[in-house]
Amino acid sequence: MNAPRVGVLALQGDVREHARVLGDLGAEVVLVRRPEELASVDGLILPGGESSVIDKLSRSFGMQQPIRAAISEGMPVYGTCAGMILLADRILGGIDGQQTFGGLDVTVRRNAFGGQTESFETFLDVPALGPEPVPAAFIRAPLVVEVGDGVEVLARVPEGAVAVEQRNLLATAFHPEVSGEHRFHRRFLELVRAA
Ligand SMILES: NC(=O)CC[C@H](N)C(=O)O
Repeated sequence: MNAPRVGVLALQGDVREHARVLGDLGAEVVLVRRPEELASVDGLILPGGESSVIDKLSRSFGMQQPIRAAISEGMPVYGTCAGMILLADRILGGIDGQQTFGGLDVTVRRNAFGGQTESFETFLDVPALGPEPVPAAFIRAPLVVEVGDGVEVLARVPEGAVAVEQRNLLATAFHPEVSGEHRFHRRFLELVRAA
């Protein structure tokens, strides 16, 4: 089968880290900044970074509506950290009238673990990915505080959920792309191949 063609939204954030993991897994990577580029891919990654900035830039680049449309048409999308916030239907602690693309029936609290100094790395059990624990870097990370009926929780910490999936959407509060952890990206590529 041909390599899946996967976009990384490249307006701000840890775009290169995602591109590297996707390349390692044999995907063809497209850096997406414009609607034409989005139209050429089979799946999209929303990177970590600053969700309020990615939100503003996506609106000024005319990308908000095309991404919303792609999500509702079933394009597989994987969001890490800021990307998880951008996929959430509801956010707590957004700034400046912050908007999201939405699609994922969850409520997410921004910066739920405190500031930059409270970033940490841990290991998580993610049964859906197998028995090996997953290294997880939390960097000013969000937390899923409420999930709708159709949402599957893949990993949790005592405070709430940190990895979730709903149909074509996958989201993690942490950054597998900075930990050398490829299993979430592999799972995402399976969604892309199945779509
Ligand atoms: N590492 C990250 O992506 C941090 C997310 C950031 N705190 C935000 O609200 O967008």
